[in-house]
Amino acid sequence: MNQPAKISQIRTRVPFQVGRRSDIPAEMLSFTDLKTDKEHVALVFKQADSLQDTPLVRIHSECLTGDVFGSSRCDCGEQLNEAIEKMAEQGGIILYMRQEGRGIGLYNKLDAYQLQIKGIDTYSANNQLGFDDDLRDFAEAAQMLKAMGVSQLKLLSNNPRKQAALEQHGIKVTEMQSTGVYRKQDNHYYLETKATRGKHRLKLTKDMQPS
Ligand SMILES: Nc1nc2c(ncn2[C@@H]2O[C@H](COP(=O)(O)OP(=O)(O)OP(=O)(O)O)[C@@H](O)[C@H]2O)c(=O)[nH]1
Ligand SMILES: [Zn+2]
Repeated sequence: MNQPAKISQIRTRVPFQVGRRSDIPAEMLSFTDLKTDKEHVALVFKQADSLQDTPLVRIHSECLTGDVFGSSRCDCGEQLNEAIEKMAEQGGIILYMRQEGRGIGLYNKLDAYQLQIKGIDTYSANNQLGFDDDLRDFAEAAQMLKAMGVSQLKLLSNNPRKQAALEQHGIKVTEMQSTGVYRKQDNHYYLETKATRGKHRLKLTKDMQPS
C-alpha cells in the first residue's frame, strides 16, 4: 500500500550575504521530508516567502561547472547571478536543486561533455550514455514552495516544463519571465539545441547562431 506523502516543513533558516560581491542579504532554508534525500535549499531575498503574495521564483538546477567555475559550455552561472541580482532588488526565492547534469550527476555530465566535444548535441549525448534527455522531477520544488506557504509565483525560466510541473502540483504560475541569453565561447550549439529540441523559450538572434 502507498504511504501517504509527508508534508515537508522548513527545518532551518540561516541568514547570510550572497552574490558576486557577497553583499546581498539572503536567507538559506533547509527542509524536512522531501521526496528524496537530496539536500535542496531555498535562498530567500527580502523575506519574499512571507511578505509577498506572488514572489519571483527561480528553480535552478545545480551546475558545478557553470555556477561555481564559470564554464564556457553553458549559461547556468550567468542565470544564477541574474536571479540573485534581480531578487536583491525586488525580493524573490531561488530553489537551488541538487539536480546536477539535468539529474544524471556530475561525472556523467562530464562524460556527456566528452561526446559533445565530438559534435553530439547535449540531449543526444545523454541518450548515448543510456539516459533520457532530462531526468529532472520538479515535485520537490513544489514541496519546498508549499512548505514556505507559496501557492502562486512568477517564474524566472525559459523552460516550459518547470511551469507545467508546478501547475501539476497545484502551484499557480502567473507569469513566465525569461532569463537573459548568455552567449559564450562554447555554448552556441548548446543554446540552439535547448531552443529547438528542448523547447526552451530562448530568443536566439541571428548573430547568435553557431559560426
Ligand atoms: N546532461 C547534461 N546536463 C547539462 C548539460 N549542460 C548543462 N547541464 C545541466 O543542465 C541543468 C540546467 O538545465 P538547462 O537545460 O540548462 O536549463 P533549465 O534549468 O531547464 O531551464 P532555465 O530555467 O531556463 O535555466 C543543470 O543541472 C546543468 O548541470 C549537458 O550538456 N548535459
Ligand atoms: Zn551549466
